[in-house]
Amino acid sequence: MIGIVGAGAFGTALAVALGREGRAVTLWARDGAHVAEMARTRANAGRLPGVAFPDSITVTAGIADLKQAEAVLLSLPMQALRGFLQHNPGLNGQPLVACCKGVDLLTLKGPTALIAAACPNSVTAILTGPSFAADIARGLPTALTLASADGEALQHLLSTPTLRLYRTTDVIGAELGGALKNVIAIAAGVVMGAGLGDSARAALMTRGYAEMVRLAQALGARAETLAGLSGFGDLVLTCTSAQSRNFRFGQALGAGQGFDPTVTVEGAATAKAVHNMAKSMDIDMPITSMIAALIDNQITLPQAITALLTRPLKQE
Ligand SMILES: NC(=O)C1=CN([C@@H]2O[C@H](COP(=O)(O)OP(=O)(O)OC[C@H]3O[C@@H](n4cnc5c(N)ncnc54)[C@H](OP(=O)(O)O)[C@@H]3O)[C@@H](O)[C@H]2O)C=CC1
Ligand SMILES: O=C(CO)COP(=O)(O)O
Repeated sequence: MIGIVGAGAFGTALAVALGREGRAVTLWARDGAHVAEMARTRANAGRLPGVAFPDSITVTAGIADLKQAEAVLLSLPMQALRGFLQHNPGLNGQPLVACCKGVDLLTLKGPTALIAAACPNSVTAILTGPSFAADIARGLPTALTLASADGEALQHLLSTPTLRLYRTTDVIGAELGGALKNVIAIAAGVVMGAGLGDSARAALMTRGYAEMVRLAQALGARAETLAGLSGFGDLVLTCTSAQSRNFRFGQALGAGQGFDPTVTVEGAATAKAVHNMAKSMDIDMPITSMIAALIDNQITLPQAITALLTRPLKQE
């Protein structure tokens, strides 16, 4: 059985994709009423509308029901992961796969480092890469990265004919690609929301990618990982699709409009975390720092645009 923690859009989509292949899946959510509704309707109308659960999915609000899982996928928003792990020490020892993208604001750790600190006896991995939950749930073709020191068994356990997992041992690179691209996706949304045009977005994505690689390499990642699915692949998807919540949040910011605060926008907290991290390491990340300042209302949109356009001319 495969355990999934978090019946949000991504956790539910993974449950459906694996369940459709006949694999037994136990999907955990914190809210008993939500679990009862999913059990009754065999769907998750709030997070993944229009998708029926295959018979092999069981839903539960009891975390102990995941005890026998071959692996537990942690599909929670990044800023909720540390607290969840602290409150659920019983997961220690089980293979744990992070399915979230970001950097923890308090500790500046990525998901697998948080898991390793809380569950030192667990094998850890991260599943990341370009994939919208709705696409996965509809059975559309997707390719993701499974990063772990030794992820071959997990790769086979979690792949399906349409959900193809590529394996790497570069956990830092895979994690940072997924975390940093969300910040650049917000910036791309700002560019489009402010009406600056497609050419400006392409420039922003390219310079954003340069700063992703700069930080990731300084932290020990391999450049080719950033060029793969978890970095470049997810950057392209998220910066160019209105399905992306990070992109839509940026669009609203750029257009001076409000945005529903209950929607998960991982890049917002991660921008602040990465700005702090880069500052302490003396690494230049102008786009990330600008987004962090913009979200915190430390600068206005015209100031942010002027600051980026008036940086000293230099070699590419
Ligand atoms: N959606 C997508 O297309 C993709 C998302 N991801 C990543 O997956 C992660 C989760 O995102 P997604 O599923 O979309 O988010 P959603 O906003 O759809 O769902 C978040 C889920 O986490 C639960 N949750 C929030 N806080 C806690 C907590 N403290 N303890 C327990 N459960 C909690 C929520 O429960 P409740 O309903 O009770 O609030 C909800 O079920 C993110 O890091 C995202 O980047 C990755 C690839 C694709
Ligand atoms: O990570 C994602 C696609 O790979 C989902 O993006 P959003 O969180 O911006 O919706």
